Formats: sequence, structure tokens, C-alpha cells
Amino acid sequence: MSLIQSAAIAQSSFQDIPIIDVSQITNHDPSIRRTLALEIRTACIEVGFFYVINHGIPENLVEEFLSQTKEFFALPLESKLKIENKTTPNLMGYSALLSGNNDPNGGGDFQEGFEFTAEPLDNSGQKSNVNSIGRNTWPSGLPKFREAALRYYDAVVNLGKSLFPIFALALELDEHFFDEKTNNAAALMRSLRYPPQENLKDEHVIGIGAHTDWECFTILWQEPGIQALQVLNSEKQWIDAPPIPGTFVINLGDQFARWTNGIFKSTVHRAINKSDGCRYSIPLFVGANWDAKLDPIPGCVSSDRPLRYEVITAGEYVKAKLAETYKH
Ligand SMILES: O=C(O)CCC(=O)C(=O)O
Ligand SMILES: [Fe+2]
Repeated sequence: MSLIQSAAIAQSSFQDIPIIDVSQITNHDPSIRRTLALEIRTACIEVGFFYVINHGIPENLVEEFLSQTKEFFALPLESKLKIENKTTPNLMGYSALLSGNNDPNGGGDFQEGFEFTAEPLDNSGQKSNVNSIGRNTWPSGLPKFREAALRYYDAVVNLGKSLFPIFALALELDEHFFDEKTNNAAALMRSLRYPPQENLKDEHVIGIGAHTDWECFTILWQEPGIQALQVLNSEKQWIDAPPIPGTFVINLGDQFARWTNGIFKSTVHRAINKSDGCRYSIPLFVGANWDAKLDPIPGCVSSDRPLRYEVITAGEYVKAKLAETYKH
């Protein structure tokens, strides 16, 4: 069945998020790759979200960065504000509670964050760490933070790189289709702390308000034991996406929706921490090169399914979204 036909009959009234075993993601056997791609294709067309298990990312890398993240957020506010994202040229660094607002109808996101991008681990801090997004800004007084962050980052980026060829197969394209559109992309990682909102009365100010992600896809680690993330289905029901130990959540973002003319879903989601303690999560946003055009890929536009989005570059799109989210 063609992509457009599959999209036309897709059921997006999902009640749960599929779990996909990606242990074979680097297997070269074409039939194994096709089977995995088909499973991912269905999840992308119907849900826009899936969990991955057997992804190969060592647990200790997560634990080490999580423990550094907890130490960072436990610093006094004035220390964190020394590296506030609003004071850096590229919005890297610390974002305070309520400083961002992902939902234009919301009153600000009730989370703190630390954002960074690629940087060689052995770099002595010279010019080479400037990529298309620019330099990172690291906290001082936490000697293990940078290394733990970058080791974890590299492992998750590698999973991201192995997903692009499978997404291409899922879209009936050559496996290398996305190579030149993504070979110079700088993925952004954020570690996040959500204070408890146990007795939430005002749904106007929640951990992260209803939004879609802006890049191609997101690889999200969530702290086990605390339900917070919810995903909106086509019936406008919020479906829980609970943390499942040993998994990551993968969700598609707007860049994939634009490339596929909406066939791959960039699904609305939000997070609310209703537990009685802080909740941590760590998304990695994997985007296209900033100069890559978000024009529809073959097989996604027809007379029945006309072009839905204006064609712009990934960089133009993300910059506009950043300006909207951090405007106040
Ligand atoms: O913390 C979460 O579970 C979701 C975070 C998220 O949606 C985002 O940062 O875009
Ligand atoms: Fe998100």
C-alpha cells in the first residue's frame, strides 16, 4: 500500500504507545531491516510515538549523567543563573522555572532545564567546539558534569543516527536518503527537572504545556516510577506514556511531519509531575541540517493530499520556534 493510502486509513485513536525492539537496528540483512522499518512505519503514521527496547545504550551512562544533573539542579539559583540561557548567544545553558512557554495558551513551563549540543570530549575548549549552533556553556564547580553529559550525548546521538536509514526504509526511500540532509546537524540535549505539582488546580501552568517537537525526532529518557508524559490522540484524549525501565520514548517532530506532508505524525504531548518529588527527564532533539529544505519527499503529495506546509529550511523553522518559546 502506498504511503498516502496508508495515511488515509490510519487509526490515530491509539490507547497506548507501541514498544519496538530495535536490537537489530544495525543488522545489514535487508529482510530484517524491512521488518523493523514496517513496524516503525505503522507507529509513525498512526501514533507518532513509540518506545524502543534493546537499544544498546549502557545504563551506567544514563545513571552518571542523571546523578550530575541532580547535583546541578541542586545548586543555589544564583549559581545556575550565572549560565542562564538568555545570557548566552545561542540559548545554551540553564533555563529557569517558567522561563519558557511551549504552549501559546499556557502560562509558562513549570520546569528547569540545562541545554547543550555536540562538542568533542577531548577538546581543550578552543575554536573546534563551535558547530552550527555554537559553543556550550558549562556549569562551574561540577568537574564531572561535562564528561558525563557528553558521553551520554554521544551514545544517544548514535542511536539517532542509526534510526534515519530505518525511517528512510519506512518511507520507501533509499536508506541513504536523509544522509546529506542530516550530516551536519547538531542535535540538542536538555536535562530537565520538574518540581512536584501534586495538587495541581490550574492546568494552565504545567511541567511542559501541550506542544509538538520541532526537529525530526526526539529520543527521551524518563525517570522510572513517575508518570508525567501524556500524548494526545485523534479523539483528543490524553494517553499516558509512562516510563518503562530500560526504554527510551521516540517521538517524531515537525521536521518529519513537513518532509512527509503530515503522513508521519508530529503528535501533541505534555508533561505534568503529579508525584510528591522532583521528576527528571532528558530529551535529545535530533534535527536536520539547518540549511536542509523541509520540502515534501517523494510519494507524500498527491491531488488528494495537497501540500500542507510552506517550504522553509530547518534552521528557519527552529529559529522561529525558539523565538516564540523564549520571548518573554
Ligand atoms: O519531560 C518529558 O517527558 C517531555 C519533554 C518534552 O516534551 C520536551 O522537552 O519537548
Ligand atoms: Fe516535547
